[in-house]
Amino acid sequence: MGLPRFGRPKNGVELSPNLYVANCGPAVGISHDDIASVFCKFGELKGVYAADESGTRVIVSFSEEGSAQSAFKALDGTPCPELGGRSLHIRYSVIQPTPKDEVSDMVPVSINASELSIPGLYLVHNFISAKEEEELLQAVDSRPWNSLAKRRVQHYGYEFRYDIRNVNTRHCLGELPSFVSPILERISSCPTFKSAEHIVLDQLTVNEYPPGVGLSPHIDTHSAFEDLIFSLSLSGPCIMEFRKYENGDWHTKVASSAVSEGGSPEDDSNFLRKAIYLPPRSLLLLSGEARYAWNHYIPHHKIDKVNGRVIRRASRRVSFTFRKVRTGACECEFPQYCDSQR
Ligand SMILES: O=C(O)CCC(=O)C(=O)O
Ligand SMILES: [Fe+2]
Repeated sequence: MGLPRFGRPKNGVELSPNLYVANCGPAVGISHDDIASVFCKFGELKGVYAADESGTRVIVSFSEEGSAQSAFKALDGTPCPELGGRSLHIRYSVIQPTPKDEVSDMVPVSINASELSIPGLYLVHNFISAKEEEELLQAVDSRPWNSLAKRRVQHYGYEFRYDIRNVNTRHCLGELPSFVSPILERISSCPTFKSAEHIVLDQLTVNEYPPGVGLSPHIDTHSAFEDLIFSLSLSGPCIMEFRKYENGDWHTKVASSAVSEGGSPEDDSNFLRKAIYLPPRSLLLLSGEARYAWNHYIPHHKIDKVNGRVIRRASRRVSFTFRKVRTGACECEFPQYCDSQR
């Protein structure tokens, strides 16, 4: 079960045992325990929860309305010495029913790909050095970025068209730039990626994500790219979630979840969810089942929770996604997810 959702009280009813408290939280170095120790002076607490993904707004839930009222009167708008002198902005809050499509944040996040047991998923930590990371960032920052609605991209080899989720194979932009040659050589000689020994990766998409921006759930179009998809993370961390819809009709579900960022295993017993932490300088490989049958998704969060630790997204995450453009139809073993075989 995910956390309860809170909202403003309706019909002008102001009182509630729950307070929405802004200007404190893990993103500004104040833990939920710190906040609880301040509010518990006013009565029995049921808990302190993140109000949203900002890391700076919480819900303080009391057992009794009167306790919330006392805390509200004492703390609203005044600097709080126990919380770094911050002024808290407080209002009443009520629990709302959980919508069907709400994302639950309870999916555990693994550090290693082997813990996920998704066939074909690999993650190599520290695939490049900090110096190489810096050089790659400088190289892309000296080239023009294309601005999408929420993030910036660069395409090399072939342009990826987001409107048709495919590439125009007749329009080659040229070879991949020389600044990625050492990475490509290391990929083909890396023992973890045995299947990549002879592959010639010819398409590169560079994505730059500001904090709080992610990527909707998707499977890279089968007919656009061959089996192996590599993603190198630079500059900042994120988590990547994987979703597998067991029975057919994947397209409808992907489309609806892309809009709502929703769906949860509680709502759909055939919907599996797993997540992995992608630190900077790590290289992810999606191949086989991981590439063809699982949606990958970067939640639109400013902070991620990894094994109980709160990890803040950096000022940006830049990823280099290397793929090989497919020229014929896809003949994978996952026809229910395959645009070539539907
Ligand atoms: O940013 C990433 O690591 C993944 C990018 C991705 O999935 C894509 O461009 O299709
Ligand atoms: Fe992708």
